Amino acid sequence: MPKSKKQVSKLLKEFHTTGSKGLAWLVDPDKFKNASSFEKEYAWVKASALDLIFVGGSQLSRDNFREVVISLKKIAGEIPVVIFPGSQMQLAEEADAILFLSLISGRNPEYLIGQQVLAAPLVKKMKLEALPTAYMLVNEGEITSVQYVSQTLPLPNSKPSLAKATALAGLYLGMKFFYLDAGSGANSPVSGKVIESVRSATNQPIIVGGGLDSLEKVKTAYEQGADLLVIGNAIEKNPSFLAEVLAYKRLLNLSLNVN
Ligand SMILES: CC(C)=CCC/C(C)=C/CC/C(C)=C/CC/C(C)=C/COP(=O)(O)OP(=O)(O)O
Ligand SMILES: O=P(O)(O)OC[C@@H](O)CO
Ligand SMILES: [Mg+2]
Repeated sequence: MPKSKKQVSKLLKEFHTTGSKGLAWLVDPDKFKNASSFEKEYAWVKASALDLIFVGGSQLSRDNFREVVISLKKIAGEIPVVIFPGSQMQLAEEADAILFLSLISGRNPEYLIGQQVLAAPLVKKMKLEALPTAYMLVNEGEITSVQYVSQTLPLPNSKPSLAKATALAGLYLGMKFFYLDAGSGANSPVSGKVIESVRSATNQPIIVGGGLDSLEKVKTAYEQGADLLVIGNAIEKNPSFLAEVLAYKRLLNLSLNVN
């Protein structure tokens, strides 16, 4: 299956430099039911304004990762399919790119460098575009899957200076993309102050996800400086939310005069 024509790194940098807003739909392989019904239900996606499809999970209990990626490539058309890996097991050569994450909000060596060393030779062999990504969990209170699985403490929303210092360290280590994640299904998304401070400190593409379950939260995250938003759970609960956010994003980009 062909890799996408446009490099994903280029696309993310364009969002940042032009001010155009992007959307990624996160598909959880554990919740994937049947390939043919999925491909029928989402046949409209390739002609939509969706920018990226992410695939992955904190801890997968099924052995269907590659099958899901192949189905996603079928519905994606020119939209790149990007692996958002919870571990080095989540790889498939049919994907276009991988968020090569290091969980820099935590202090667990396994998620800072361990999983990456195991994955790197396979990423090269599969010719996946590797996106050097500083992955930062930002949440207080609830324990999300990523937090539990990685056994790390998230950054607090109330301390943007800590998020800024962490992001700067990532920048000086050479990371090119910054993913601020409140965690899947989070009650409160990443705060505007944290998004703003990471954006101004790094001047690099900012990806934001976790708990974006209403147009209001989507609007706020875009306004506060996210270049790309990631939505998973809210679409699982209500598949029409994907089309709603896409329509909103289209209008927003028109009003920003960037499309
Ligand atoms: C192979 C490479 C480069 C890295 C993998 C290892 C690292 C650093 C992972 C980061 C920590 C982690 C466990 C991330 C998982 C992110 C993810 C895909 C979350 C999706 O949502 P879930 O947390 O599974 O949500 P649900 O509980 O709602 O299913
Ligand atoms: O499932 P949701 O809450 O949309 O979160 C998406 C993603 O950022 C989680 O890692
Ligand atoms: Mg999951």
